[in-house]
Amino acid sequence: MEKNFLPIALNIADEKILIVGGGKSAWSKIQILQRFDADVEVIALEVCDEIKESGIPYALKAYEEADLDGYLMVYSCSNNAEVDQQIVRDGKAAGVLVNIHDQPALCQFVSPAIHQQGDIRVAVSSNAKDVYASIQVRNEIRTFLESQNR
Ligand SMILES: C[C@@]1(CC(=O)O)c2cc3[nH]c(cc4nc(cc5[nH]c(cc(n2)[C@H]1CCC(=O)O)[C@@](C)(CC(=O)O)[C@@H]5CCC(=O)O)C(CC(=O)O)=C4CCC(=O)O)c(CCC(=O)O)c3CC(=O)O
Ligand SMILES: NC(=O)C1=CN([C@@H]2O[C@H](COP(=O)(O)OP(=O)(O)OC[C@H]3O[C@@H](n4cnc5c(N)ncnc54)[C@H](O)[C@@H]3O)[C@@H](O)[C@H]2O)C=CC1
Repeated sequence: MEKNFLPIALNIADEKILIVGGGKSAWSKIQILQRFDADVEVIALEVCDEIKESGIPYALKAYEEADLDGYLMVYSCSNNAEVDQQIVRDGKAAGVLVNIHDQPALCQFVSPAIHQQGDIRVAVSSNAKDVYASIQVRNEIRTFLESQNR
């Protein structure tokens, strides 16, 4: 069935977020999550230097189902179709929200383009159809809000 993404604002205080994968995609995701003080942990066979130096906890291991225990959500940046599919299945079984990097067809949620000014948070999504449009609209809204001194 065609995907239909509901934009919501999700509380992440006192919640843990898991990233599977430690490459550049994982690092991009982590940098966005850090802007919201997210409690992030990484599991990967290997991690890039940026993650090593970031102070974020990471475990060097192959993903397995039990790794989802205790997490609100998981982002898979494994770049591996089998791992991604297993995470989709395990997430559904465990009630953990799943995002597979840049694969909207497999995602339970997708990441919008965000602008934050204090407690004002703007999130633009294209229903995962056109991320470039999301980024452009977000940038236009940012320019507008900045011109309003909000
Ligand atoms: C489904 C989703 C992913 C998800 O949620 O997992 C998705 C999917 C895809 N992205 C692609 C490409 C790129 N995405 C970015 C950047 C961002 N992508 C983000 C979100 C989303 N992208 C979700 C949908 C959101 C919506 O509803 O609109 C942002 C907003 C937020 C975030 O990533 O957290 C973040 C901006 C962060 C910021 O500016 O703040 C860049 C630029 C860059 O990396 O610098 C490139 C080009 C370089 C590259 O190819 O890497 C392609 C290939 C498209 C093609 O080639 O045609 C797909 C696949 C597809 O569209 O099918
Ligand atoms: N903004 C940018 O510049 C971006 C660039 N890229 C490029 O795209 C390419 C791919 O990068 P990535 O998507 O990060 O993929 P990647 O292949 O670099 O990283 C995949 C990660 O998943 C881990 N992994 C794989 N199987 C696993 C398993 N079974 N269990 C646990 N961990 C497992 C690996 O150890 C690795 O850390 C790179 O060339 C990168 O430079 C990607 C995203 C953003």
